Amino acid sequence: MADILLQKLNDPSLLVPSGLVNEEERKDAAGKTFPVIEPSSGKVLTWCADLSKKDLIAALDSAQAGSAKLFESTTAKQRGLILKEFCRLILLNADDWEINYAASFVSWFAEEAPRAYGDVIPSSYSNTEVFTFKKPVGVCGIITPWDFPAAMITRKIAPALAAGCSVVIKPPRETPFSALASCKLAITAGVPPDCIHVIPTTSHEVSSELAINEKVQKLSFTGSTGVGKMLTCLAADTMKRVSMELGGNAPFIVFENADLAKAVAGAMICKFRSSGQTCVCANRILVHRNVKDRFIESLVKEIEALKLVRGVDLETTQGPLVNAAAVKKVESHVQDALSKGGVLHTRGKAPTHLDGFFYEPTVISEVTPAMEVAHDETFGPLAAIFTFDSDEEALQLANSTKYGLAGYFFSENIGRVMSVARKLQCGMVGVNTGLISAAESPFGGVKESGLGREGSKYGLHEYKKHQMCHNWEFANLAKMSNVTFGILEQTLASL
Ligand SMILES: NC(=O)c1ccc[n+]([C@@H]2O[C@H](COP(=O)([O-])OP(=O)(O)OC[C@H]3O[C@@H](n4cnc5c(N)ncnc54)[C@H](O)[C@@H]3O)[C@@H](O)[C@H]2O)c1
Ligand SMILES: O=CCCC(=O)O
Repeated sequence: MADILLQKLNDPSLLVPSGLVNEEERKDAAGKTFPVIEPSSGKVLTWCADLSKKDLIAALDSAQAGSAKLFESTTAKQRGLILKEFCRLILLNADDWEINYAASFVSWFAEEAPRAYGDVIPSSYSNTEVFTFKKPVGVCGIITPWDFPAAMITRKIAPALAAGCSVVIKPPRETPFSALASCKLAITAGVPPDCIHVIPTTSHEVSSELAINEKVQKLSFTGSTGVGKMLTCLAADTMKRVSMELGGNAPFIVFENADLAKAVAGAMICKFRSSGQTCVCANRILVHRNVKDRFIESLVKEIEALKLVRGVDLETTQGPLVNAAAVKKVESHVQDALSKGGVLHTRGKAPTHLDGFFYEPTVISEVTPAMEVAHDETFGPLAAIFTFDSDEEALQLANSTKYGLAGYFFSENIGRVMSVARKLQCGMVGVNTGLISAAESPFGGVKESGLGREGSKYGLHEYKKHQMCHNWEFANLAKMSNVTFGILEQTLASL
């Protein structure tokens, strides 16, 4: 544990280099491990146990027993109180972790837990009422990406536990430790150990088992569209419920009458948050021809002030990318755009003075639909600027993608605000803002960006199933049949 980052931890017991199954730190039987790389140095941070299918099955067996007990033995209010304590513990350890955003989901679903209302529906049969109850779906398989190592997990496990489900988490190999620390804190807060498990693994076969195994009732996946589609097909075989939070290709439109200072500030947060590595990052910036030059000039000024170094340095305003492949992808989008007529305004290369996986924040204009960046999310710090002349052209460009996660636009015209917001084919729209993520807002996509919503009141429903109940208050079976036949006869007679 030579890395300075690990030596600085306030609570080193939260760094768990193994799996967690039923509270036990679990190693691979053959001692298999994988390295976790620190992106700003490119060196090994530390090693983590690489678990097998056998370990996953043990977790699923335990989770099945846990899920059967949890809903029966706790009230929604009690589960909410456990989540409140979980949130308190997360925030107590915030210095050791990527955190406030992650904690906000736990806090939100602690409050939502008791609000899983059913319905009472007037019946068309006499002496009868129809109820619906909300029950937990059962064991949930959770597969997450590396870009928000804690928040992508809490956004799923908080509603799952609030609903009364158990979870088996397969974290990404790049960032397994946030999942493991979360799981430890959840158990300390009172989540029963058989209701939360973490299986770090480099094996896609083990990961895919969460989509295949019949003990899993719901698969909640966040990651790329290709992997999401493949897992959805696997999950269909056992008719699992699925939530799919997938890739995006967000348009960011600056109309002619936009407040340009607001639009530049919005583009900075939207494009360069997390060094361009979020699914809701602007991928295509569309700017009206009449304001393009002024917009680019201000954007370049802001970008050139960014300080590119290791994330833990307090002065850092732009960190590294996750790995060498991510740098290569940005490089390829930049080179492709430049080779097809794109104009470079600033930077445009990987820095040579830094170790690790950095790429300089870059601006290219004169981008066209013929370029790779038009169709593929860069997931890195490239601001790719298209030019348009009319609202129709802007909308046509914005919607010409198979993705539909986030979209943004800047305009001071209220009429245009309503009409463009409706016409953008996205699950989420930011109007005059580049930051739309929050625990209370329903997060999710349309088209090939996925299925389902996370966060908000809708996030809880993803982990609940309706059970409908017809309640014959007074009737015995014979009377019921008469009533039913009576209604049928009347109906037939009236035809
Ligand atoms: N919509 C959202 O909320 C959201 C949020 C964050 C990231 N994302 C998307 O995630 C992607 C970046 O994350 P990533 O590179 O980790 O995505 P990824 O799809 O490569 O991996 C996501 C998870 O799936 C696992 N996985 C990968 N290949 C697999 C396979 N063949 N079988 C089983 N499991 C497999 C990974 O180990 C990881 O845990 C981007 O496309 C981004 O847009 C979407
Ligand atoms: O990367 C995707 C998630 C981003 C967010 O929640 O803001």
